[in-house]
Amino acid sequence: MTRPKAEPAGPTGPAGQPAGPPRVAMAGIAKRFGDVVANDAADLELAAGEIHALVGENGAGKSTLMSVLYGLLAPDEGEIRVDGQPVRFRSPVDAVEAGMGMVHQAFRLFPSMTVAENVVYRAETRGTAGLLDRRAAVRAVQDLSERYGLRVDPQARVRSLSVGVLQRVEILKALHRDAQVLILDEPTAVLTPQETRLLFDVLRGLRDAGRTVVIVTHKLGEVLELSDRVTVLRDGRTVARLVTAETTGAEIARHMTGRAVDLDGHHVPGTPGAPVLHVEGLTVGPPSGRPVVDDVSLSVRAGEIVGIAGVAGNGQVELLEAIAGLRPARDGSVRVGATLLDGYSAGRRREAGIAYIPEDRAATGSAVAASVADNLAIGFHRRQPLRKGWRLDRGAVREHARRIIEHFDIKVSSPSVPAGTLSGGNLQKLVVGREMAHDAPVLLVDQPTRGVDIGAIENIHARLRAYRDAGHAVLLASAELSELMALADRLLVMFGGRVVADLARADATEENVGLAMAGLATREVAS
Ligand SMILES: Nc1ncnc2c1ncn2[C@@H]1O[C@H](COP(=O)(O)OP(=O)(O)OP(=O)(O)O)[C@@H](O)[C@H]1O
Repeated sequence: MTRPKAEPAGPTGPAGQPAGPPRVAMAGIAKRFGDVVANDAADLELAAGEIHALVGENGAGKSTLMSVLYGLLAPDEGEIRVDGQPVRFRSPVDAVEAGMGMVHQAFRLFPSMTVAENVVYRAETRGTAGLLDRRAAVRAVQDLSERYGLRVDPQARVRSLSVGVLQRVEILKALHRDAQVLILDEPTAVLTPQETRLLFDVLRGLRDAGRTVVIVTHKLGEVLELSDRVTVLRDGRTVARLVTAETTGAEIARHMTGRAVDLDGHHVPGTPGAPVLHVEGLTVGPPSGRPVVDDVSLSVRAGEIVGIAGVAGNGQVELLEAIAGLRPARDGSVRVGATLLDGYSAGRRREAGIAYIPEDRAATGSAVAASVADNLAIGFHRRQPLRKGWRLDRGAVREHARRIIEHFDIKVSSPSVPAGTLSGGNLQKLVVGREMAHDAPVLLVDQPTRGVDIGAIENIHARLRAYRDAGHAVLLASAELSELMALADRLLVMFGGRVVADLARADATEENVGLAMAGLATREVAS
């Protein structure tokens, strides 16, 4: 298939309606999985030279629509046109040929190969004897990375690279195949603030060079900052097409949810009681060498949420895992009330009163091949009322699942479907709902709202507050500073494995927390 090369945006500009046919026009797309309607009359128009945000609640059908556009799924109904011409993609090979490129959330790269080898893989220049022309590959990567400011070393092995750089390699891969439309699924979910800034500069550069960028995201701040136009999906349908400069976060949220949403999430203080969780001198890491958690002491009171702020990779995950018993500690101790938990397995710690919502909902948090009902029974399966004698009571398991599904508004056709078919945000709600149902005195929470939509964020935040107000102790790690500001009664900042700031909520500002996150604070102690 032939197609025109990228041209800068036409005279009307990307924010207005383009003069010629849109680069991509999807009309009346329908896609069903059994009884589940993932897309139903979904429309999407993408212009050359624009950044287009695709938004909607969890399960609204965004990933499905993008999978259709990238040839991963065949639609049941509807039409796709590229530059005015009708197309039918039988596989991603057809979509790539038509100028589509996709950067998935889970990167699809070969760790043992170099950046250049990955970028040109299956689209490589071969020299005589059919061997890969490595010099040509390195040159191709250098050219592209210079043109679009995608800083990478073409000769580096992929296994040694950080998440932000891996994402750049994926973008380079798509550009090497001359993608005119670049689709990014929640591209900032795993990036540091600095990497996010770099990515945005690259995406703006691509837009200015006439390419089309589609970002699928839940972060309305990013939509407003980066995009030119917005398409909103609800229940599989397109419910709004907006020009970003002419709309507001509140309006987008209203289209997404069909109701007014409180986007600010003001902090409502709790009334803390006696300390419940005590951590003393906890140190985690190899027997010799630098610890990843370095001599951390903290306590959390009943009726209190203590937040942990920090740039990803500063020991937050390891700290929570060590408290939950999923990672051995080199030194230090953990107590719940009067019970010393040292030497206890994760299972015994759970019995002693610790519930844990992990960061990685798919790998640690759930068994994706098992049913939703069985996933919701994890941790309850040894006790009443789910266990009757030697056996699980299937009726009780279903009833238990039904209650959590309703309470957390988990979108699922039936509790018997595999958890892996849930959309990312709904899987997150499943793990949060199950762990809160334990009613444990101590709840450890890591990134509770990553990938969930604004309505669900409001719901999860309200439930975390209610959990605290019922007299439980909550230790919450989050990469979203706004989330910590809305929930935490006290804020710790981790840097290099240590707690470098301990602030009462009233003393925490985005500025002093941000400085501490960058390692620029001396320890302050909350009164
Ligand atoms: N392979 C599949 N089998 C069964 N149901 C599926 C499958 N893929 C998606 N679905 C369902 O289709 C609906 C739309 O899912 P989709 O992943 O497109 O939503 P989304 O808007 O991308 O959500 P999120 O923001 O949570 O990622 C959901 O109800 C989901 O459970």
